[in-house]
Amino acid sequence: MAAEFSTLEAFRKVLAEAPGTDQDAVQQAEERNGQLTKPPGALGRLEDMAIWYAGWRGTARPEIASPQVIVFAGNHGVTAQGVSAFPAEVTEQMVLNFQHGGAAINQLSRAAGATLDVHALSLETPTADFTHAPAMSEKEVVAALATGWNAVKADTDLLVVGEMGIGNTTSAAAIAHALYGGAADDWVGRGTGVDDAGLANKARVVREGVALHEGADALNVLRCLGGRELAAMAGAIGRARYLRIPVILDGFICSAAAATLAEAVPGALDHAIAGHASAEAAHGAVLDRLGKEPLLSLNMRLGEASGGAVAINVLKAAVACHSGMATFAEAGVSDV
Ligand SMILES: Cc1cc2ncn([C@H]3O[C@H](COP(=O)(O)O)[C@@H](O)[C@H]3O)c2cc1C
Ligand SMILES: O=C(O)c1cccnc1
Repeated sequence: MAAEFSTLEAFRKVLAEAPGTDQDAVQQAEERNGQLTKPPGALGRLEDMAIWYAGWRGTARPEIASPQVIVFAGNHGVTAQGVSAFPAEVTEQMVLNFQHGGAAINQLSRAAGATLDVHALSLETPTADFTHAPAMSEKEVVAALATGWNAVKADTDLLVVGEMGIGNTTSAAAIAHALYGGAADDWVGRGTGVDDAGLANKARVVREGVALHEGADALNVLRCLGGRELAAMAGAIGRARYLRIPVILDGFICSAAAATLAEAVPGALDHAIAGHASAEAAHGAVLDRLGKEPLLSLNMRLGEASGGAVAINVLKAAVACHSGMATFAEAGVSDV
């Protein structure tokens, strides 16, 4: 189905009307979990994850056969403010690297048994510098949302989205600051590795951008302070919700993009879990606001969907136990 929205408000409505989890499947999965050959609760969070996954897939005994990783790339006008340790052309160079199989996400997707798709969004036309103007027009942000929406394959049974976009930790920090308040310094981090002066400059840029676009609602925060790859991630996460495909969130940038959905429509991220805690300073605070506890904490700070892709392996392990283990009755093991 091609994207069925041509305005931000129409996108919000589609999101608000998307289906929820299947309560019957949740209940049946809970019953099955209680019968498996292990002491109650002995698989810890793996048990909760498997039940959550079963609910979204609508079956008490699911499997994960077709995970999809999608990386979206975009360029940011705000790089003119010197917010990244790397030059903007690295975005396009890394897209080529993804296409040639040479990036971390190529290896991590393969290791997790996931397909990898890469979508470059108008790299030749960076978004506007958000300290001067909205990063995107409504038409541009809707087009990026639609790219994400249309990138999710209908037969995908687990989605991880990620990004490539030099300057986008500044965008993500600005989004978090606009959504959650506090001070600009609370939300900026070193990204690709800016020094102390660079960090102070990032905070200034975030402060100015957030002040300029004050009063925007959540999806307009995405439009004014985000980037095409952030909007595409949001669109893909929305489509996954629509198709009841569970999502594993990646790091700071992915989580900031996702946060705009949760602020626009409460519960919009119920089909998503946090794959990992990024080393980017403010990621934990965003996850706290989203009410999500990261699965892994590996000191990763790459983006590209990398942390989410590593977490696929954990969710696969959870679902394999849940669906593959014998019950006490089947195995003839004494119950209590
Ligand atoms: C070679 C290279 C590969 C990357 N892969 C992801 N990122 C990550 O770094 C960027 C964000 O950091 P900042 O806001 O400081 O520019 C994004 O592209 C993100 O995906 C990369 C960055 C570089 C340099
Ligand atoms: O957490 C992330 O997604 C991240 C952190 C630093 C740089 N790029 C991405």
